Amino acid sequence: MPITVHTHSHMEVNNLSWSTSSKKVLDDLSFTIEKGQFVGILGPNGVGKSTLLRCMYKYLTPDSGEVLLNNLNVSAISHREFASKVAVVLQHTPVGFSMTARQLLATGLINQQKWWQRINQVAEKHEIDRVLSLVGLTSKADQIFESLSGGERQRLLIARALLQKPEILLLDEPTNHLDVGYQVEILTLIKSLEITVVATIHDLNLASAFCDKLLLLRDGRLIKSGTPAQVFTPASIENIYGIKTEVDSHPQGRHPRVTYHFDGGRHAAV
Ligand SMILES: Nc1ncnc2c1ncn2[C@@H]1O[C@H](COP(=O)(O)OP(=O)(O)OP(=O)(O)O)[C@@H](O)[C@H]1O
Repeated sequence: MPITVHTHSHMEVNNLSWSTSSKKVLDDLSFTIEKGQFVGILGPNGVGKSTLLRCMYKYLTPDSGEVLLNNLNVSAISHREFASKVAVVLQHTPVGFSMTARQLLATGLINQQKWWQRINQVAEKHEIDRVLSLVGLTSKADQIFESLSGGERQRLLIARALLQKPEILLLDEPTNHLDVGYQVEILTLIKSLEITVVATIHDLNLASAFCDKLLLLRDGRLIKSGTPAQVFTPASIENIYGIKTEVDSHPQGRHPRVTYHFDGGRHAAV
């Protein structure tokens, strides 16, 4: 059985902008993330998806606008308080020194003790074994993180985030490196937690199947938002990605299915 956390947490982004010295990366974004929603942030490479997540988890401070967690500006929330509600899985998470999978997971257990004091306690060992099993890594428990495959690392980092029992999970391309079996399995697991999830995601069909709401970005601006059925039309996909598609209903009937036309894509000569 997955770890179930009933969430009461929600987020709101109001008029958020962020720039480098030479480029406006995020331009006046506003949207809400309702409690329990699974929200996908989509858009081509370089449009600002990861930067938006960085603002949402307090790594970057917006130039203007605000990010609210449960109606409080995140800049006014201590890192400890924030981490008790929000867990983050990044694309490239630096792991400081050689740790086994089990040791890395122990760093995700939030309480007053140091992870090396917690790791052998029975209840916590049980929790760690449980999440290892959930992400299919039981046999890798004592393997050094750096020696795991890309997909195994990704699953381990998701498992560590789950151990935090967050009310909100922020994920930067969670399916990166995962084979199709694990893409579906991990997203199904995350969805089953019924917590609030915000994920950047490139795969339109996975976004369609798992997300309640999609935010479509282009050049740092929010172009369209809504349910997959509202957002995924051939016109909006061509507008954002410059490719032609067919959009029909998935055979399982609950969400749109996007099929790409292979005519060279947006950089093809016309
Ligand atoms: N600290 C920074 N300094 C300079 N440029 C930056 C910085 N952070 C982000 N950028 C630029 O802002 C743009 C958006 O980057 P971001 O990583 O948010 O894009 P993305 O939509 O997540 O892309 P991808 O789909 O490729 O992961 C890119 O052009 C990136 O080079």
